[in-house]
Amino acid sequence: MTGYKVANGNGSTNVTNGSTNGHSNGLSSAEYTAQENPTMCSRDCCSGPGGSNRGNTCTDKKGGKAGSLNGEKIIPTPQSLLYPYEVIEEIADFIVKGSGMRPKIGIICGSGLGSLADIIQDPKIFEYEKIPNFPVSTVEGHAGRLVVGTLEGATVMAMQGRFHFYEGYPLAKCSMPVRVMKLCGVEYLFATNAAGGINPRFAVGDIMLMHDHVNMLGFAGNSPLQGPNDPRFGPRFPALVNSYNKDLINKAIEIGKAMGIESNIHVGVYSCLGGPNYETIAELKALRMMGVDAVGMSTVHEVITARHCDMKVFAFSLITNKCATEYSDKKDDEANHEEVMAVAKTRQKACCELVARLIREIHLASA
Ligand SMILES: O=P(O)(O)O[C@H]1O[C@H](CO)[C@@H](O)[C@H]1O
Ligand SMILES: Nc1nc2[nH]cnc2c(=O)[nH]1
Repeated sequence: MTGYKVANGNGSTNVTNGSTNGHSNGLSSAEYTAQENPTMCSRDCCSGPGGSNRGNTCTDKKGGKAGSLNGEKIIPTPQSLLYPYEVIEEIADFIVKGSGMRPKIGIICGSGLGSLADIIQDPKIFEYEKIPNFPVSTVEGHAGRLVVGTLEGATVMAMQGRFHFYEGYPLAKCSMPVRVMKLCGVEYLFATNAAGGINPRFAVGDIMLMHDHVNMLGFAGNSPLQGPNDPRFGPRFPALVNSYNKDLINKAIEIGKAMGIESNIHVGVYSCLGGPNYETIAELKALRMMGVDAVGMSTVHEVITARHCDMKVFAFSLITNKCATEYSDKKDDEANHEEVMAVAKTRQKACCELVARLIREIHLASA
């Protein structure tokens, strides 16, 4: 038995493994190609935010000319095909060669949590725009750089800036860097996020260790794994029970105790909505009824991609705001990104310490 408890509104209960396999792709090839994607090109000129060419014919050398090539008709390509294994491999090679390192642990910094990458020693920094075929960060609090170095003796790579669905990136592109991590040699994914607390027992500044998720975008038929499967990454139908590594959750709880912040640490269920709008009261009530403790706009597709390629996952939410689940006229009830960033700043130190101590344990255990 794992020993940890799950926080819920009615008091703590022992953890059970809920099945949350939201991955589904029952499309015929005709339906599949009808999921029109306007371009053939994975570059930001076409498919990313500010892509000047979105919806038009791409003449980029790499992407080719969408619509026709040497007179042959081309069926629009799903985004997942635009990052085939070989392209991911090229990006990984660029990072491994450029840093002279094969990192073992990958970190994704949540909104306002970029300082998790600032504690990396002997950092080699890669600006996203200088990495071939990499998207760019467009959100405040996401600097847009990859930092490779060592932390507590372990080799790590950290994304100081993640990609969100609401920025205009398809899910496969949002979580593409997780596959880059895998091909760089990463075995453990540490995903962090800022989230709204729905569980009434959560306070602003608390940390919720994720032990499960509800994939709302998956409910709507969207998945980072949609499209043809490349078995070099993982299986067609990955199981997602036990996605969040129990040993790491238990170690993090122990570390929280040692840091004297055990009353600020919870274990719970995260859900990702598409954003960029925050939720309505009715939506928050519905999420609570579904057993969701914290809500955000990220992480789930990264975890799905990481589990697909068999990485061990540790993830936590920093609760940056309390979500109202009752109607009121109070302005305080309205979430805003400035508040999210401000709260994250006040809790950076604790988050950094938690991550550093856990990485130290992983490193010592494998030494
Ligand atoms: O999930 P991260 O990137 O931490 O950011 C969260 O905070 C932003 C909203 O304030 C959204 O991007 C939401 O997903
Ligand atoms: N969706 C969502 N994302 C967040 N990120 C930080 N706070 C929130 C929130 O309340 N809702």
